[in-house]
Amino acid sequence: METAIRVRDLRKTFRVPERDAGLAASVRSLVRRRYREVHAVAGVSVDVAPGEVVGFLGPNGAGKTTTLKMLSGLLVPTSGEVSVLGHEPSRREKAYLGRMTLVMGNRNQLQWDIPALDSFELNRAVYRIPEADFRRTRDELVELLEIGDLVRKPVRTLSLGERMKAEVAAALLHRPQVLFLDEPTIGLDIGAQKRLRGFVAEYNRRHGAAVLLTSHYMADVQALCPRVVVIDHGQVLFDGGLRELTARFSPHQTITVQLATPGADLSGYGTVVPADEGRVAVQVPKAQTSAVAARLLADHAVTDLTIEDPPIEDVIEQAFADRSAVAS
Ligand SMILES: Nc1ncnc2c1ncn2[C@@H]1O[C@H](COP(=O)(O)OP(=O)(O)OP(=O)(O)O)[C@@H](O)[C@H]1O
Repeated sequence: METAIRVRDLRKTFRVPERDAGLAASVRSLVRRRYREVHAVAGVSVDVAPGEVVGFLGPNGAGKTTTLKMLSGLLVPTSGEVSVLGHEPSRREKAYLGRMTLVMGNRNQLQWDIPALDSFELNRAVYRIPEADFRRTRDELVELLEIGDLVRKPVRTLSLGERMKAEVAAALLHRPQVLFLDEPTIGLDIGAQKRLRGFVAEYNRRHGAAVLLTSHYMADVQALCPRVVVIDHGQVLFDGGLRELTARFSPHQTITVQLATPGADLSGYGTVVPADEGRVAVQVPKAQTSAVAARLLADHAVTDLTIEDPPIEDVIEQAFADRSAVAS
């Protein structure tokens, strides 16, 4: 099979009742309802290969969750084609549900009052996982996620980060080949985010699973996703490598220098931007980076010089700004 996920011109339109403010309007709306259409997903096409990890990015309301819900079979598309591991998700065939998983950082599937281990047993029954496979996978996940002690305590007594790890273990017991991860690290502290990221990378490596991940934390995306799909207003704005994203939407680089004698005015080299104590940074058009760096080295006693692309957050913000400029 060449693709794990194949999506063509996927659309989801919600019909939402419209209501004006005020009591009279409320009463009127009971008699005659007016509706408005929300085009949450408006023509998304994307392919994901087996074993590929793809970041699915976009601002709030861009249509990411709606897309993931359609790919996992929770929502029926308004139109378009979706095939995941050769299945049509909206049919919700058992064979399909047994090969994929959807993890939503802000939802929990574990029972609150019992230990996660007992919920794992429940999943074993639901997914009809053979006992030996179940034990092997459970023990592997418990070890990788370092949750040996935690899974014996009632879930309600766990911290958010601990619970999220148990949630992820529960979601992977049936060894899915496709993972839809919707903000899996939301609300976690930096250390917990990092461990969960490491775990996703390891699961992907060991089992060759395809992963489609949404996150507002760029550290997740940079660590896990060689490729990103950026959407806005339900449409794909960009599909490619993180480096290409930077190349496409950010025409600038930042040169930061440390000078032997601080205090020089570098505004003649580019736009001076804030830098760490004792350093000066100038932003310059990418095509001029080498020439400006060479001039700086020739003109000043430079003790340290670095050249950096802007942070990925800024690049994405720029992508949306460009889009608004084009649209208006
Ligand atoms: N069940 C629904 N009924 C009506 N509108 C909906 C429904 N679900 C989502 N929408 C709307 O569809 C659009 C896309 O929402 P979606 O949750 O997919 O965005 P998102 O990219 O996941 O955003 P976020 O980053 O905030 O989670 C939004 O305008 C949202 O209000």
